[in-house]
Amino acid sequence: MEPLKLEHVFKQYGEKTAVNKVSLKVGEGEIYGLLGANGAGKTTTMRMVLGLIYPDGGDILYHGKPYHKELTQQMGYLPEERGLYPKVKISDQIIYLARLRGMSYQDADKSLRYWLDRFEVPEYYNKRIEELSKGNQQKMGFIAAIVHKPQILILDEAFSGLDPVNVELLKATVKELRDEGTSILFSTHRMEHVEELCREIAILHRGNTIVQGKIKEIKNRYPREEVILYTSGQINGLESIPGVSSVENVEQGYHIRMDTPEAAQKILHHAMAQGTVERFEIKEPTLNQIFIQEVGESHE
Ligand SMILES: Nc1ncnc2c1ncn2[C@@H]1O[C@H](COP(=O)(O)OP(=O)(O)OP(=O)(O)O)[C@@H](O)[C@H]1O
Repeated sequence: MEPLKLEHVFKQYGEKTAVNKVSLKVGEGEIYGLLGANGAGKTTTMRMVLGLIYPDGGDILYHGKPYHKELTQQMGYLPEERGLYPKVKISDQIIYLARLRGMSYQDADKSLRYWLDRFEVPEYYNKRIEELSKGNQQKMGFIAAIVHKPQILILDEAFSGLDPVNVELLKATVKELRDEGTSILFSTHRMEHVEELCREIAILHRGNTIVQGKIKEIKNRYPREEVILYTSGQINGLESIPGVSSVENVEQGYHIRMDTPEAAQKILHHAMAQGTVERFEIKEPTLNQIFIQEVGESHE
């Protein structure tokens, strides 16, 4: 039975529906991507999963059972607004949080030291959050979320504000936790992270699920409308091929947009008749293109 299952989960604030009958499943060792523009309902969904707020309808099941108190020990949360106290020593508060989630002092201390070493910042043990840069504060929040080895991990915009090196560090850790069996619910505005990490996603828009499923299958539902054509010399007349909507000259050749996927074969024949084709690729749509098509350009 899946570690996490949402069935028609519904939440309203006054007249406003924040989450409208969202259903999803996160299996063991899976990362589920929750996408959506600002205000789509991602954080509300995550807070319901964590038991911090109650749904007005639908069910949230953990290994088939409704919410129960012991779940706090099995769940980890990196909130979007970050949750650590600026003036308290990092080790004091992370060990305290780990103990609240059922760890002994010794195990919590050992686990914290392990993660500080892994992130190459053992000296932060005695520092306060306010002494760290924003990105490093975030790393400490991340450690606080995973220090007790949760089975279900909720990451709200985990990589925002991190430099590229730290993004890679946290990404590698997220993958490792997944491979060890953790079920991860992951929200972000960065589509490239979703493409790399998640197998399944839901795109929310004003509380409604507008696209859902395995990324591969979602992409297959959308037409392939872009061709990459690299050639040894110049190709004339690409714009006049029926079905071609635009042609962009790039260093090694052309990026061509099509109105219909059928134009791709015509482009290939046309190019081969004029020169040597070094690369020809019919590109599948990116998640970013799908997101913009479905949600509009209102996201960050
Ligand atoms: N406590 C609350 N009281 C009233 N309305 C709320 C409350 N929390 C959230 N909302 C509303 O519910 C909707 C969903 O908000 P939510 O924070 O879940 O979105 P989100 O997808 O996480 O957005 P973002 O990407 O900006 O973090 C929004 O319209 C928001 O204004």
